[in-house]
Amino acid sequence: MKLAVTAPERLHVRTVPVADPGDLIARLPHPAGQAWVRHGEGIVGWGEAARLRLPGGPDRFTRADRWLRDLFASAAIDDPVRLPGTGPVAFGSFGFDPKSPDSVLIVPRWVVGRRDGQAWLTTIGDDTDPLALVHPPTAPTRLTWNDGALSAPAWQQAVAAAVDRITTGALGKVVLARDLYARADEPIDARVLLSRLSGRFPGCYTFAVAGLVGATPELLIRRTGDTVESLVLAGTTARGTGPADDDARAARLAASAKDLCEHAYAAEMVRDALAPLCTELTVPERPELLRLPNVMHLASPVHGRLADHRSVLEVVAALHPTPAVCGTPTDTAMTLIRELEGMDRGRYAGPVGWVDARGDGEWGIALRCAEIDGTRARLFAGCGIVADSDPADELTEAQNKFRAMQYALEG
Ligand SMILES: C=C(O[C@@H]1C=C(C(=O)O)C=C[C@H]1O)C(=O)O
Repeated sequence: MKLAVTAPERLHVRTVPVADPGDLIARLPHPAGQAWVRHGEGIVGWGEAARLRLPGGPDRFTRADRWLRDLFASAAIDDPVRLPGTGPVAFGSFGFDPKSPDSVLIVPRWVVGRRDGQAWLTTIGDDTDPLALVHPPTAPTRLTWNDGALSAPAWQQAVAAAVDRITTGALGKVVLARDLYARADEPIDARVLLSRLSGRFPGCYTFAVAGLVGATPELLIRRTGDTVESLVLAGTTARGTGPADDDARAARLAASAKDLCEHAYAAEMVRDALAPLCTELTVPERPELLRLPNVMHLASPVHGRLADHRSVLEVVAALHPTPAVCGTPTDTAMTLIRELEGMDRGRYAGPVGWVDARGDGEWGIALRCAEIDGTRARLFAGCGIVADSDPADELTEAQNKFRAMQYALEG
């Protein structure tokens, strides 16, 4: 299948240092921007110098990587700042399932970024002052909610069916998700959602790419030169009602055989996928605990050193889909997801992030997110299912995960 491309012959790119731009999300002049922000640092972009829409396929990451390399190799780049994220960057978001046709890369015309206190502005092909706010955001009002593909009881039945399948020995773990729809009376402005998410979940990666908006805690891969990092998450419980309850829950999660098993599938796969690419690799023996406002997770921070020059997208290609969002074995889990979820996940649970002309970049797994389309938002949440999963508990966990985007929409 053909790639759908919008790009000029040659990009003229200029990065300049700028005074501190303040809140990056507040720099977006209109709702159709791209963003990747954590703890106030990151990049936001708007306008489109180039766009690539990929038809799907298992090679979608390497095709995107090749297209981008050619585009950036032919660009005239003036970048005295030379940090990860300076010069031309592409924001991207890939379909979870290779059969899904939704993958997209966007090279914005304007990018404002901040890293370690240094701020910059990148402009492609135009010098008009982009830093004036032209269209102030308004919050969504009068939201109405509807089930997506499966009602809560139907989704619990799907979880029970997955447990049965696991018990027969067909697979060890599968991640099942469901979707929910919200409708507002006016078009939803992603900037409001981004501000709320980055305010409430500062340690998560707050993102917007071509209408997919969320705040994910899960770092699939960050590549900075020859260094790679990942944060594997799997195994979840709700936050407690007070400090004592919270600590008791944390202790139960850290000791839960079911959650440790769910986690081990994901951490081991990431280790196995990165090991052949790295000269050094550290994966902790036991996961840590990551506390977010709505849930806590078992978390394994992974560090490695790449053996050869590989762009971050090539490393993404080696990792996706991890058992944190698919299952083990991968193919059996993917087939079961298609059979039981009754929906196309689109870009939910796919890689989302950015890459620059050096091949540096950060890619998260698109979780705690919604696809925004005019007045409609389609929210997603999923849970890892293993042999001793309980459908009612998994439904509660999915509802806790939905809360991030419900808060983003409702305030
Ligand atoms: C699938 C989601 O989250 C994933 C599943 C987790 C789990 O099952 O414990 C934890 C973190 C994520 O890797 C989601 O948020 O939709």
